[in-house]
Amino acid sequence: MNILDKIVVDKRKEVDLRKSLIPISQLEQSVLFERKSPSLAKALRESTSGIIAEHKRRSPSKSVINQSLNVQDVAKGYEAAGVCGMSVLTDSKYFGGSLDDLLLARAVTSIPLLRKEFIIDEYQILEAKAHGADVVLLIAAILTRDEIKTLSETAKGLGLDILLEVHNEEELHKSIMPSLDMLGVNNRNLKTFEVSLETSKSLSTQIPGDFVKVSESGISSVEAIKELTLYGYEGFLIGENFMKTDNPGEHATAFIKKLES
Ligand SMILES: O=C(O)c1ccccc1NCC(=O)[C@H](O)[C@H](O)COP(=O)(O)O
Repeated sequence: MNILDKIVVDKRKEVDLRKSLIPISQLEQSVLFERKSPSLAKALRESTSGIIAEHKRRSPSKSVINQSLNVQDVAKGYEAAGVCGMSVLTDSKYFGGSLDDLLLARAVTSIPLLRKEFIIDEYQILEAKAHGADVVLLIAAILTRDEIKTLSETAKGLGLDILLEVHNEEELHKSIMPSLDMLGVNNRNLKTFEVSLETSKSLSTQIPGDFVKVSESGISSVEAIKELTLYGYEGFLIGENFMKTDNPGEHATAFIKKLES
């Protein structure tokens, strides 16, 4: 069993429990349910940097990254840096995150927020909306084409953007459909945890031009972004490189300044 399989086994149990504790009718009563979500895809298309900065305390590949920061300080720092959006990991067991992190970030920022989660059930999309997300991640490796269609149409119906993540050609070809906004290529091999930007480069020509292309994981330099831009990427998801520092917002500011200079 690879790490993604393990996460999904745990996630099914977690979602069943959450559903039994909080009914959908309660999620729909959240004031955030009525909020109009800004589009991350649009922000990326209009941006000169394309940075999506992540809040990530720990991960299966790196163990602890940073447990001492306040999510609201991180969110304010990222917004001040001029990022296009913020990714908030909400998985608790493997990443140390929570839906409260999303809610807290929402309370202090107006930039698009991505719920970074292992979504396998429509219920998690309703949770995302109720906690202030503007974008949801769907991971092709853990979903069938029919599931991607149903989940993305549910998200669209709630006014959310969809970032569909792939790791290889097979996942990409099975997933392409009009209800997606952004196609993300994850540079991390989830079997070996090895990171290679070659994954983004090699898949780039196969992503149809109407989707915003996002490169995810293992990005730590401005030079890498400049190179990925030549392959048509408009979005760059960065977690560890910012989160391993004492002040992720300050580092994002310096990074974006260098990128735009
Ligand atoms: O980061 C991991 O170890 C990981 C393991 C298993 C599933 C997902 C994982 N990461 C989620 C992500 O997609 C990254 O947090 C995101 O792309 C940022 O990556 P990085 O800049 O390398 O922190």
